[in-house]
Amino acid sequence: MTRQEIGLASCDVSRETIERLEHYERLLSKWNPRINLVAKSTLPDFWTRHVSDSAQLLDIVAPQSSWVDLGSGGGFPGLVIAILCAETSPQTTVTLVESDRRKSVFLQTVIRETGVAAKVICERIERLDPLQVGILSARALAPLPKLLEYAERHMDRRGTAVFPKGENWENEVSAARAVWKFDLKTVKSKTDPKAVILRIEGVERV
Ligand SMILES: C[S@@+](CC[C@H](N)C(=O)[O-])C[C@H]1O[C@@H](n2cnc3c(N)ncnc32)[C@H](O)[C@@H]1O
Repeated sequence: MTRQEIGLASCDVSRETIERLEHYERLLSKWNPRINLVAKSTLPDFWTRHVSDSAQLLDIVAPQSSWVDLGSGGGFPGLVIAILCAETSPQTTVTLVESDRRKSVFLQTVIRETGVAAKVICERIERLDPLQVGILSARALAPLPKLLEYAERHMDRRGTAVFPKGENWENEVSAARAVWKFDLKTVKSKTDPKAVILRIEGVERV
């Protein structure tokens, strides 16, 4: 597996990182029938649908000291980011927020068995004290107006949010503009021609 195959233009990926990702794939396949971490149909496409789709965020935002992934589910994008940052940006602390207990146990198992230094918070986002993070991510969690509510509460004033979004992204941006002011950059997804990554800063209520 080359770094291009993983979808990373800007960092090297060692044998150790590939082995961690391969172990993650094995655990995901083993646990998925019991707790439905990802759609079964996407398991054969683990490297593109999940790893590359997550890894491309690192070409859009440089890791800072804190990265929080909300609604991580089976670990996308947050756990892939944690595995990649373990090698390329070890000063980054990655935190995964997931309210489902069984999914949180899965995430903790992958973290323990791969030896990466990520943290899991098993709690509803709404119940957390403000996290003050530098980078916030969330994939397939909620429509943009709701994500911006989370961003306003949990992101540092100079922080950056990266939200992968599907083909309906323009409608979500319009709905969000009615309630929120924010600086937006859109980047085409490398894994889905209809999808984009929204890179957002400066979130304030209108
Ligand atoms: C559709 S899944 C997406 C999972 C993952 N981000 C992905 O793209 O594969 C949404 C996840 O967010 C979690 N979730 C939903 N609402 C949440 C909340 N308010 N607080 C914490 N986790 C939440 C769910 O338990 C679920 O695992």
